[in-house]
Amino acid sequence: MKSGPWKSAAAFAAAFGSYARWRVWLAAGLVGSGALLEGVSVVLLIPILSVVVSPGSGDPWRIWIGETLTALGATTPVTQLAVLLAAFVCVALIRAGTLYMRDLTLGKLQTGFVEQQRNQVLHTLAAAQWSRIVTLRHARITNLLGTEMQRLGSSAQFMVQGVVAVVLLVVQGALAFMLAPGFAAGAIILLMIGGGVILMSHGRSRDLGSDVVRQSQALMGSASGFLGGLKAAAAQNGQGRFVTEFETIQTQLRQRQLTFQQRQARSRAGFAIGSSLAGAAVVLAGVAMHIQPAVLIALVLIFARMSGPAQQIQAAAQNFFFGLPSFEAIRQLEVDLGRDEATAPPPVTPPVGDIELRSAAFLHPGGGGVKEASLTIAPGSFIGISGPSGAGKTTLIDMMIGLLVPQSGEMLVGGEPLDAARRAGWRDSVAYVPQDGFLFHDSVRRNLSWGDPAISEEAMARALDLADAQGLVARLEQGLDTVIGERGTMLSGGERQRLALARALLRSPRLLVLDEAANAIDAQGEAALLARLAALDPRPTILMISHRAESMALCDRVVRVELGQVTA
Ligand SMILES: Nc1ncnc2c1ncn2[C@@H]1O[C@H](COP(=O)(O)OP(=O)(O)OP(=O)(O)O)[C@@H](O)[C@H]1O
Repeated sequence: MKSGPWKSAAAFAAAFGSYARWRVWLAAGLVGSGALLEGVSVVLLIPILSVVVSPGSGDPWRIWIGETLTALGATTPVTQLAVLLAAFVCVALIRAGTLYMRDLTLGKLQTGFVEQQRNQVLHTLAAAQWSRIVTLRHARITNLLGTEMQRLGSSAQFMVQGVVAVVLLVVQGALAFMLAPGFAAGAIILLMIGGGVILMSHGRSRDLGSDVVRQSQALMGSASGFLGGLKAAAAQNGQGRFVTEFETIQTQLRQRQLTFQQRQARSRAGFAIGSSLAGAAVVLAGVAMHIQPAVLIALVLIFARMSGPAQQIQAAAQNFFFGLPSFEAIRQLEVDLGRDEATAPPPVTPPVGDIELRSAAFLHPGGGGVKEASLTIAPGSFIGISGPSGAGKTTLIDMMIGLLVPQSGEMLVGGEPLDAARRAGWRDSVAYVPQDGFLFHDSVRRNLSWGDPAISEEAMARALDLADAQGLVARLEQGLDTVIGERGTMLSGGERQRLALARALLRSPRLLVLDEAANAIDAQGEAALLARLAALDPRPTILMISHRAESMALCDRVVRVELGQVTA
């Protein structure tokens, strides 16, 4: 259920605060000092203007300033003005340094916050249960990690800008109050009216922001659907459908963004009219009430300076609420991924021994899956898994590699039940080769080592030999350093499968799973490959899903899966 905008804004501020911790106080100190120094430099204008405009005035405070400056050795109006201007420049220098530090600190906080949130989502994703991940749309995740994270960064910036502007406004309001309480009270009333208008409009900004999140996700979904089915679409001239869908979503997205920009422009125009009316009223009232010219000029300056932060607060609030749905969407993804369960314990490697399923079952939401499986597989066995499409073979394998947790019954390795820690440790001992090979747009070397710098070139050569892929790599223009395209599109299906198998062997797994992993290789080549795997010494436990009877003939034992029932 969608929570209220203020609750959501508070959660955002809390998330930002828990990231920034003590740095919030550093930033607050710098923001406060900057505002104070700005106020001091405006107030310094009063004695400067009074020396310039009315040097012979008999006001008590003018006499006090004159006496103070004379005591400091500045006796003539020119030397007094020089001392005051020197003080003004000093304050301006300190202020410039403080603002520099302030902006740097706030910038670091903002970018660091986005980095932390992105990492948090990725860690949650990496630790989430497979049964949760599998139900999520990829476009939702990529959109959140890219576009919405950027909008989150903007929201953090607008929140910080809003707070800075509030501090500036309070300090300047206090100064105005000291100089002329009546005026300040008037200005505060005007500001409160403006604040009320902002509060009334935040719900609509947030609704528009929610629409933008939805449309961005749909846009990403459409683009990734197009890229995923690029070949089929190109072959059948089906690109037009994708293009039309993409354009329609984009138009809707643009309309929402335009509506928001219209609202912003309306607010800005309203603000400009309101502030010029307020400024005119200040001058008129000041003259009518015979306020000292120097004080009146300082007041006008203060009110003119207040209008900047006031407009900033209004714009920052509007933008903040417009961007807030990105934060909500990121939080929702973490909830859907099971953030609380995702704090996985450190992995524990289960002891060497049999892999055992005892009356284990896992049924997917639609009712398909494995209804009952009782199996014992000795280390080093070569097991074939057969059965018709949709029978539950992949579900069975997913339980055995620890991706799916049995909903009833249990799984043991080496006589010990797989709890969360042992399941994580068990996956360290597994190599899984899917049908599509799963290769990245990178070199053969990096595809094989999967980022592990400890894997030597000799080990790669041995694994490539076993997968009968040495010749294929030798034929590539840059050998191991050849980039093989998105998902390995520059290779044939069988070549991709051979590389994927070589990568799996480099892990020296205790359990090697081949999920129709050689079905793109010709029957003779597959038989030779499986014979080499069967001859490995020591041999990992091998589980192989295949629809080829010739391949099954090479296994020690075949497990049959039918309508979710597993028979050994
Ligand atoms: N994530 C899921 N959500 C809902 N149903 C699912 C999910 N994954 C699989 N199923 C269903 O569970 C049943 C078993 O699927 P599974 O992938 O285990 O079959 P399989 O024997 O490996 O099939 P194939 O040989 O076609 O790959 C199927 O009916 C499938 O539609």
